[in-house]
Amino acid sequence: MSSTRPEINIYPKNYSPSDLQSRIYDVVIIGGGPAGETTAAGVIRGGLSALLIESELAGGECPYWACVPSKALLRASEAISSANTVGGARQRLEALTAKYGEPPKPEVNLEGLWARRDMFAHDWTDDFQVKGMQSIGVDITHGFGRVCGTKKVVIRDWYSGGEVEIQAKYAVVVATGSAPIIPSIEGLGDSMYWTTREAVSAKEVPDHLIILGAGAVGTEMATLYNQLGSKVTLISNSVLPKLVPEVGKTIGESLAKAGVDVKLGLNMTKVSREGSKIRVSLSDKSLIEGTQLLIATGRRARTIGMTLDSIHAPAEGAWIEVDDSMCAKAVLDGWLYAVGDVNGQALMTHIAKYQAKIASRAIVARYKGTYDFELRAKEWDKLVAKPAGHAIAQSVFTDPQVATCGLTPAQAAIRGIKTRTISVQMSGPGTWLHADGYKGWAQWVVDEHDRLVGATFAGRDVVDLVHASTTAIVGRMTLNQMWHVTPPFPTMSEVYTALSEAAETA
Ligand SMILES: Cc1cc2nc3c(=O)[nH]c(=O)nc-3n(C[C@H](O)[C@H](O)[C@H](O)COP(=O)(O)OP(=O)(O)OC[C@H]3O[C@@H](n4cnc5c(N)ncnc54)[C@H](O)[C@@H]3O)c2cc1C
Ligand SMILES: NC(=O)c1ccc[n+]([C@@H]2O[C@H](COP(=O)([O-])OP(=O)(O)OC[C@H]3O[C@@H](n4cnc5c(N)ncnc54)[C@H](O)[C@@H]3O)[C@@H](O)[C@H]2O)c1
Repeated sequence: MSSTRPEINIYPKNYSPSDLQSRIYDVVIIGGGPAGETTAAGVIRGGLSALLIESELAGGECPYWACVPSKALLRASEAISSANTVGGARQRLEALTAKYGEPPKPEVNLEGLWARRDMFAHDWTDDFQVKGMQSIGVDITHGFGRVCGTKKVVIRDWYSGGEVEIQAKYAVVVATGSAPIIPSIEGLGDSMYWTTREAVSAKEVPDHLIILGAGAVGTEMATLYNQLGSKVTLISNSVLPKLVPEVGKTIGESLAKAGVDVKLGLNMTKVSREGSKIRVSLSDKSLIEGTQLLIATGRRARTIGMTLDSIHAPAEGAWIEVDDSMCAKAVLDGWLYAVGDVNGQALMTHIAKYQAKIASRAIVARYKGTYDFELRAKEWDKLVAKPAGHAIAQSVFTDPQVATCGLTPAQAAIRGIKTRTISVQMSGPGTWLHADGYKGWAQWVVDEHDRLVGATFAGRDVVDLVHASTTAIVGRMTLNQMWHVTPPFPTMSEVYTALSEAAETA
């Protein structure tokens, strides 16, 4: 894979399937990312044995190729930008500029930045993850897992090609995550384009990075590489289309203001590479020449080659539909579960882990014969995904940051929920003390019973603000109840008071 880091080996040779001491486990989990590891830990805690099969690096996408390296990279520029917004700190930076001249571009030190990121990515080795799993009693093996019949899994060793068949007594859990969707564009396949993996593991800053897709990946990577000094062209149908439209507009405008060339409503029709140059043709007949192209157009289920058709599960690459205990709907007798990205509900690490905790408890309860779904669903039980679909939080690390939870008005309308919105500009001592000239925006979505169903915050350092709204949405709190929730002074959380007061007149 990585064209930028050939030294990274994503297929560790140790813990081969043929070394496994047993061929029968209570639960077999395919995929050792956040979802798989958390499921394994959960079933072990419930007294069952577990085998975790990982085809690449144990830990999954998050620690090596996604959340962790991307946020490690974004943080340094953010820290410098924060210092520039605080009187006292800013003058110190200005004094350094007066003494030494203009800071170099980019302002961050690249060697220091790469080193910090590499440290967080554990230099793309997975010993600590493997040892962590083994220390709690999970058996773990490196190899490609596929389902070959009811409660049966085959593991292929990447190196020897040998296969080992494993029998699960109670459940098989598919936790294989997602992979990038690569659109069908003439010439793309021969262009040595980047996916997110190359973008977050790079040790080079392209002169001109062209990005296709402005979802969470495209906007975060445009923010990062713009800050690192690349010329960035961002091409997309829309900006952050899954969030409220105000956010897409804000982030599109702020990226453009920061110097990103944002081109919306266009298709890419052709790509060609010549040496270090990459040329893309757009649907308006324009031609852009850059030095690297990042494809960030969404993801699909990572199930190719897993022979799920043998058990009548969805086609390869399609999301595996699950019930509220994460059990695959299409498979009879409730032995196949799908947790994390692979079920397509919400592609985020915290949701993958939440679903895994539910799945593992449900597996253990079904084994013990104590699972009564109807009864459980009525209670605040840890075996049913209560907030699935309606209280999912996400933080996007653009500049400004975005934090959201729950439903947008459009998503609520699809569910037949009538809503109104309450919006405020973020201001007041908490924000002004945080950053000079602070600008931020917040919105609540409430239903016709005045219950909070959605929330969005956009501004510097808002990513942690959303959690109080998530709590309120899960707890089905009303505006009257929220009015009594008093944030401490002087903090950014005072935006909650502003929203409560605005709700009285909205
Ligand atoms: C650039 C980027 C940034 C992101 N940033 C964030 C963020 O800030 N916050 C956030 O919450 N989410 C973020 N995400 C999403 C997050 O990475 C995923 O939601 C999360 O990793 C999903 O966990 P998972 O366990 O379901 O899948 P994965 O992490 O993808 O793990 C699945 C594992 O299964 C293995 N596997 C696949 N097929 C097989 C097989 N047949 N046999 C054996 N093993 C197999 C894979 O090698 C992988 O290790 C980001 C994603 C990207 C791409
Ligand atoms: N901070 C975070 O939580 C974070 C960060 C990065 C990624 N993620 C997760 O990773 C997942 C994948 O992110 P993503 O940004 O790749 O996908 P996405 O589905 O969120 O966004 C894809 C973008 O590409 C555009 N697009 C799709 N096909 C196109 C085409 N042919 N031409 C032009 N534009 C096109 C869409 O309009 C959209 O803007 C997300 O669901 C997200 O949950 C989360």
